[in-house]
Amino acid sequence: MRTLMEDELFPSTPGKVKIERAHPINRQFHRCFASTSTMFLWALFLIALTASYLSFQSFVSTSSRLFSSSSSSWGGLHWERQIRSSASPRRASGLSVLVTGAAGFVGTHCSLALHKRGDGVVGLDNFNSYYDPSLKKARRSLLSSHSIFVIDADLNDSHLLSKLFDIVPFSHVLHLAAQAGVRYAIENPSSYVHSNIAGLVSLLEAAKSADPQPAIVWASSSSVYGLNEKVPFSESDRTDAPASLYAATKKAGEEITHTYNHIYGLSITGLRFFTVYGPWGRPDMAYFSFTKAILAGKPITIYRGRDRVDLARDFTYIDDIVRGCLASLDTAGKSSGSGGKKRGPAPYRIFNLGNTSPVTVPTLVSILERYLKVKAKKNVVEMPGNGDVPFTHANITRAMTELGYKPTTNLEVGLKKFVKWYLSYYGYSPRGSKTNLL
Ligand SMILES: O=C(O)[C@H]1O[C@H](OP(=O)(O)OP(=O)(O)OC[C@H]2O[C@@H](n3ccc(=O)[nH]c3=O)[C@H](O)[C@@H]2O)[C@H](O)[C@@H](O)[C@@H]1O
Repeated sequence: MRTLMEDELFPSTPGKVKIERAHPINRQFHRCFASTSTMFLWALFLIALTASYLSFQSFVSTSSRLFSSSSSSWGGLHWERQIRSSASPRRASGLSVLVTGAAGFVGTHCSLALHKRGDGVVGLDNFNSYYDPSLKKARRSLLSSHSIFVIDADLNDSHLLSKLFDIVPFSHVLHLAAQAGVRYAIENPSSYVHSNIAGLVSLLEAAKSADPQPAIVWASSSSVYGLNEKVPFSESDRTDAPASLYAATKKAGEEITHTYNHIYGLSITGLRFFTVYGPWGRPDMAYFSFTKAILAGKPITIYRGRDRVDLARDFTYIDDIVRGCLASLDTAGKSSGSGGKKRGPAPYRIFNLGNTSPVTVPTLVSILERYLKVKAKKNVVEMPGNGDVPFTHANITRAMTELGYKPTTNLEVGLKKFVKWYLSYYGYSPRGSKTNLL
């Protein structure tokens, strides 16, 4: 259908227009008018283009502010000096590692362990408010008391990332920054795309262009096994039936890292963590939120599977996970490319890091009750269809063979350490009287 504008510009019947011979001055005027109107149209087009670019920019910066709790500030000579000093190993042939999600649970523990053995560590974290940012800030204080510098910035800040790789020739990246949590994906799906997909690609883009290219070790998840029923879960099992968007983004991460390995020669190690717990843990996880509720005398909700079968997890203690992460960094093998060009094949590895002995959720609760000396008020309900899986159980043969990984802490011992930390961190006196509630 022709528009009104078209009708005005192009008359449908040529004979309808009376063609007048124009006077030369008139002709010049018309030509001039025609070229002025063309210029005017071009100017309009450029203004529209600039306006849409600016609004896109402001959309990008608004959304990255939304996903980050604070606006990041970086740059300057002093800042660069802090980064170089934090990244410098203190032992011969020590690693220089960029740890993303450094103020997170696993990130903090790994950063401390790397620093302790003399490796250089620079942390990156966006301190978002998925859970209490004050816990993340406390973890950062712990890191800075060991002279580990943590940059407050989002993974999607590609300028920052390329600047970082310009300043420091990182040998490794331990990529732990992510939107975690299985059930929260129902509430805020885009946060998973922002961190676990867009953020991952942003990091891989910076790493593939770096010279030297670092080796990447990153956190995948046991949730990629989804509805897999073959137990224990082996790395070669199917992972194409995720039960949550979280799991789907982790699975996508495994495929995305594979393409960067294939095209650019990045050395990739993906670690499938199995429900990691321990001191300085994540308040959104069951063992942590149950502890808080039990101490406050509030009821807890225990999910139960079909046919009244208890849910079970292969709960894995943080110190075992840290050993697995460090062994992965040590055995990673080099990336083969540089400055965005592949020079040969590079390793691509996937490992389960679990405990190999699943424990049911009611058993977890009874261990907590014993250590907290408080009976839980239990509310048992059928597992809602919000992304949970009935059980997880890791086969760790591959990690044992190639990484020397061997978990040594069972849930009883691990929860005892967690409860001890929890009571002291949140200010409960040994006799049980609380001095500082969450
Ligand atoms: O292994 C993993 O890959 C995943 O482990 C955990 O996910 P999840 O195992 O669901 O851990 P929790 O949220 O602590 O739940 C543990 C168990 O407690 C149950 N639960 C949780 C919350 C609740 O209120 N009640 C309850 O019975 C869950 O159904 C689950 O069976 C982490 O939250 C994920 O980030 C991680 O990727």
